[in-house]
Amino acid sequence: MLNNVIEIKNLTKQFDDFTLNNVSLNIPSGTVVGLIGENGAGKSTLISSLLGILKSNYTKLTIFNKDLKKYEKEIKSDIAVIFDETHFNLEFTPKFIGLLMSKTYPNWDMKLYHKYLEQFEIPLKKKIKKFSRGMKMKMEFAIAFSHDAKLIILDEATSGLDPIVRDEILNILRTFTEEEDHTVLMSSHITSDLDKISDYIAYLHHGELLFMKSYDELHENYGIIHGSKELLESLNDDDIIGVIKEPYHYSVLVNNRVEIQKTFADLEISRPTVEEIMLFYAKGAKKLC
Ligand SMILES: Nc1ncnc2c1ncn2[C@@H]1O[C@H](COP(=O)(O)OP(=O)(O)OP(=O)(O)O)[C@@H](O)[C@H]1O
Repeated sequence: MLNNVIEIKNLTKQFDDFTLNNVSLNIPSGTVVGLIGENGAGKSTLISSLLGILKSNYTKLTIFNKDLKKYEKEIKSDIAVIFDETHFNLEFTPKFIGLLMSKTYPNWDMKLYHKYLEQFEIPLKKKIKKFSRGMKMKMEFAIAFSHDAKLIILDEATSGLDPIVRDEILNILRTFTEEEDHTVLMSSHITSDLDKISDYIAYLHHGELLFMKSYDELHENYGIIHGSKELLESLNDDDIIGVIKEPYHYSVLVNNRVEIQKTFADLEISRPTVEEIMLFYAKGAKKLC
């Protein structure tokens, strides 16, 4: 049995025109959890709420099995968080930031930090105001990987990075979670990255948690069928997640791929990507029309 690193029960955060509504979510230790959802779905609100940056209401919020309010300092020294931009003073250099971090984190590893800066081709002594967006984010990753964090939380952190650096970072994250007590929670609109590394997908839609499922379960059970109206009408309504009308046919996302394949042996049913699952949930009608 996996332990949960984060446990959230009935978390609600209300803004004037948006509510993150009653979210309950467990993040299992040793896994990568991809948090998906359209713009404004509430991903950043959830991440900031679970970190206590935003005040929210809940019946339970623990990280490392400890109450966040009581043990905030202790908990946070074991977490690395990267948002979609750097929060460091732009006059600072990576070298100076390394010194600051060595005073902040008891487990700071300066050698490792320098190794990552070198790997990501980040100059030590240049002010970060002269960095490109990607360089600033790479420096954030070098920091996150250098203080022996147990939990890495990324909020759209890879969005400014080129595919090669993203690939390097995904590999580092994958290696990181090979240790059973290392966990990653990452929100990203680059769903192909999530296809590569996620063990679980949590899907927020209009402030509600639509589901959290293992990637294998999604891959195994969900399927996309392209076909005529007649073919698709023969499917059981309960198996249909969403239907999209294409110019010359219908596409349907189903949640019962294996059983349907048994009934229609010749039918081609493809396995969906995270992006396709999002599209069908968000845009697909529930019925054929
Ligand atoms: N400080 C705030 N005050 C008022 N409303 C806010 C605040 N922060 C976020 N919101 C609202 O909460 C909703 C969810 O925003 P949030 O940033 O959590 O979404 P998201 O899923 O992270 O979106 P994106 O993918 O665009 O980053 C939006 O309608 C936003 O306007």
